[in-house]
Amino acid sequence: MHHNPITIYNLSYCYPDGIKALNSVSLSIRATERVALVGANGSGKSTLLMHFNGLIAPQVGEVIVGELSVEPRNLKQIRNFVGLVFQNPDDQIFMPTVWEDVAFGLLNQGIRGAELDHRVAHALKSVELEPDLYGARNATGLSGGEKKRVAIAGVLAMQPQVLVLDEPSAQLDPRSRRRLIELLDALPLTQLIATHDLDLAVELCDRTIVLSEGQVVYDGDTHRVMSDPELLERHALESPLSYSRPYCQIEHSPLV
Ligand SMILES: Nc1ncnc2c1ncn2[C@@H]1O[C@H](COP(=O)(O)OP(=O)(O)OP(=O)(O)O)[C@@H](O)[C@H]1O
Repeated sequence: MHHNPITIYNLSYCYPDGIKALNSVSLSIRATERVALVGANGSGKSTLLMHFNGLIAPQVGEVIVGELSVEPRNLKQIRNFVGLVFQNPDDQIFMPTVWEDVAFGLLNQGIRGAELDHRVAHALKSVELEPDLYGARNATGLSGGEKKRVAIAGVLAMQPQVLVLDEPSAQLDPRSRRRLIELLDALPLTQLIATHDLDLAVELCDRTIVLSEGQVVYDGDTHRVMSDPELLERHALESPLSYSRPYCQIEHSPLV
């Protein structure tokens, strides 16, 4: 039987202060599918993503990654299966140099020598950071976009089956954002991308899931939801630029 890389059943989550961040979320993502997760501030996106590598333990419901339920005894395998790229690269980059940072997870896995060098170099190249130029640099001195790419390289080096990204285009300049879109587009991995950048969702994802107040209120074709201004408005979202331009009807010239 073929298993979906991500399946969530009736997941609910309440923060200790009583805020219900997720309310009976169910969804399933197929292999190599690229899915956008959108929703207004506070709709529950980050809370949902934190379940994928056990940063949060399910309170009610179940999260299944690969064939494994997210629970303490499976976390090691699950963290090899899902690569999570946080919203803020500063939460992810903590080694002195870029090279050491990308090598960190691999070293934890016991990978050494030529295999280590090869995987670090390959991951850096895949995010367009030349290892010879960037490897020895201090990660704290990089620009926001460069840091983001280092964080992605660290995750890719682990060769996960699923890539989960929280706000990948936040803080990127237009050119870095474009490069990121091209990079994600070229990766033959299952991807779940939480984003406020609906144009990015349109470009990369055939399928979009809309969260609103912790509930899935839409799960389906990206173009359908993006071309439905009322649905977007109801869930505090704005039409992406590629859909919101006023119809500029070409006026028929009276002379023709
Ligand atoms: N550590 C926390 N303690 C208490 N409540 C929290 C905590 N983190 C998030 N929340 C609350 O849970 C709800 C969902 O927040 P979450 O961060 O998952 O939303 P989000 O969709 O990722 O938002 P954003 O788009 O702003 O990143 C919000 O009401 C938020 O205030």
